[in-house]
Amino acid sequence: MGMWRLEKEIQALILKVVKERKQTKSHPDKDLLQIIIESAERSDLGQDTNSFVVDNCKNIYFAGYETTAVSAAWTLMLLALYPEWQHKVRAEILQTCRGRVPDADMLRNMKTLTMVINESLRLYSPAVFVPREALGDMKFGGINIPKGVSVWIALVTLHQDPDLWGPDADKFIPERFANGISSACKVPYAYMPFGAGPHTCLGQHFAMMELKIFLTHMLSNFTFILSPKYRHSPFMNLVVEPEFGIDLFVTRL
Ligand code: HEM
Repeated sequence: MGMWRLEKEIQALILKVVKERKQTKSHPDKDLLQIIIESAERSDLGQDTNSFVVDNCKNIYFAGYETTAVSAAWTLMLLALYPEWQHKVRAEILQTCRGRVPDADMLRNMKTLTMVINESLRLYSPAVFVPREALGDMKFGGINIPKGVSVWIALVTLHQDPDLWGPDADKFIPERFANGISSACKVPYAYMPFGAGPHTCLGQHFAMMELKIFLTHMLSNFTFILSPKYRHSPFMNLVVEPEFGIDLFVTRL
């Protein structure tokens, strides 16, 4: 299906849901769509309400789907490459869940799993840059930045700088996050897979939960190793994705 047609279909689908939602009575626990519709109706957009709603829905969809999917894929690749970590995380999951479906507390308490995801997001941040625009003339360190200039923070450079992370900056070492994010690096703000400041990722905590749930299910049901067919090629396609996919040999436990 062509991109244009797909876009039109997504647009039509969103408008259909919006129309249905407008007809249902507003509920005190508003969902995101309800909030977007209401704020669009209240504000003076200089743009028609429907386009505003559709743009925002597409934004959330594109920001939230591929980012989490590639993070899950890179983490599986790393766990396949480092079986000792696969084993440690599985042991923690089995010990914590004991055959139960994980709840929010269990997911929060899985420290090894969190360390592994943090390290995976450090090495393979789905976002390549965090862009900002100078709203006024400013000085940043010794650099003068005139108003209107775009500053792009390159996450790979920041996340793998040996001056900040040590000589093993390019290695998969989840222990560096053993005492949380602030102790992992000389400058805590140097770790920003979800960006930083007022525009930090809206779905950050949701994404961490999604990743934990997915990995908990994978690891408690399967073991996996890398297939010899796997070709390592991080590729920038809006997000950093494995260019040729990730081939794994998966065995049921
Ligand atoms: C592992 C998964 C994810 C990663 C690595 C990620 C990364 C990022 C980054 C780097 C930014 C830019 C932040 C900045 O400029 O400071 C961002 C913004 C955003 N993300 Fe995510 N994201 C993820 C998942 C999600 C999910 C699941 C959602 C929604 C359900 C989401 C919604 C958004 C939105 C709406 C913004 C724009 C926030 C704003 O401009 O105020 N993201 N994300």
